[in-house]
Amino acid sequence: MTETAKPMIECQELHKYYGDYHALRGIDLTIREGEFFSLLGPSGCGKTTLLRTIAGFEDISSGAVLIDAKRMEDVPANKRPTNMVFQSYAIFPHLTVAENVAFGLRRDSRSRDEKARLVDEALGMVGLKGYGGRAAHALSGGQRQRVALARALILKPKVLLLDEPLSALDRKMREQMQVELIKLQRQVGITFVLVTHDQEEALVMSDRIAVMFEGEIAQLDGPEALYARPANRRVADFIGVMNFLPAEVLGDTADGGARVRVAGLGEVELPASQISQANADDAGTTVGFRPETMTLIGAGQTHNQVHETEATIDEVVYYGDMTYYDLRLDGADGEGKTSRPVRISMRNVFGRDVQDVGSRTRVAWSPGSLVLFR
Ligand SMILES: Nc1ncnc2c1ncn2[C@@H]1O[C@H](COP(=O)(O)OP(=O)(O)OP(=O)(O)O)[C@@H](O)[C@H]1O
Repeated sequence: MTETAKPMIECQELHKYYGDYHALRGIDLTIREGEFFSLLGPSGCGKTTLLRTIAGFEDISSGAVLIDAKRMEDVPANKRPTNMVFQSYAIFPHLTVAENVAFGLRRDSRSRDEKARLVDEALGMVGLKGYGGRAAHALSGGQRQRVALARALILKPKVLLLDEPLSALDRKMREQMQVELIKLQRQVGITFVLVTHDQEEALVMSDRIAVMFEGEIAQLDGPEALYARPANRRVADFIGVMNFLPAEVLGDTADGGARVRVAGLGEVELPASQISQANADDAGTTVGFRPETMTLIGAGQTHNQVHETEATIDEVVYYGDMTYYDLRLDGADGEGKTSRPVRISMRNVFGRDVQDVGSRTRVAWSPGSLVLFR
């Protein structure tokens, strides 16, 4: 997938009402050919509705959906170059694996031999070569989902729409299927559009992600940009963990940045690239940072970050490979306000002691990890 790939799906000023309820509020979106694209957001934000309007299962109230440069309003779902995979795989338990996959060819006029060849090819794509004769009811959850994928891919649609396809699987199987889906998508080169409420899943799998709240796209970006430079506090809170400290803007700098006083950290200069383009929200001006961008410094240890501040450890949560520390930064409280503790994560590399609740510690940090929400 390249930046210059042609548009595969275009949504233009798309609105959808269910009665009085405004479920999609002016969606403008271009998904490129060969892209692994995710629609991410909390329950009820409209991501499934958007997927279903692309599939043609749902009429739109106004605006347009184009697929491969053709307007879709008069094209019914079964004539669109799309196919859908659902959370409930809709596998027929009394049929064999091959019969289930061949269901994807039911309206096709190819010969029996040709159909059998396509079924074999599709099973090979999803790693189920040789499983064709098995009874579908005897498959594991992950295998059933592969059968559903093979069935959806057998006629090589231009777009595969996936509605929470992995949410019924246990954690291990889900992680394994995530990797397999990425590989499969690269191999077939088809545009994938995934609906998920799981931010980790979206970050792992996608070329780009649209984060949705209440029928609108709050941010559309690649995983790294979304994580490092969330457009507003709500996106920052939804994607991973972001700490927030109250801040005050002291002035602007010549290059479009800002001089800021941050509770617990003191005065810093932040370049324009670290200032969120956020709309104002109720929380006032804050500075955010991710837990892994600051470092706890033990007695006698040195570090190569720019600044150091002192803190008290409020809580320690041990995860084996990682430890999370909830800290109160010295000077973060003021004017009768007690700030929330900040969370810092540390890899438990060999030789590093886990520090105790209630102990004092030094925290090293660099301005490069701070994002200003003004
Ligand atoms: N057929 C319908 N009739 C009326 N309201 C609907 C209908 N389908 C969805 N809605 C409403 O539209 C909003 C968006 O629903 P949608 O299913 O798109 O959300 P979602 O982001 O996919 O959430 P979830 O992850 O829970 O499925 C919700 O408030 C939902 O209640």
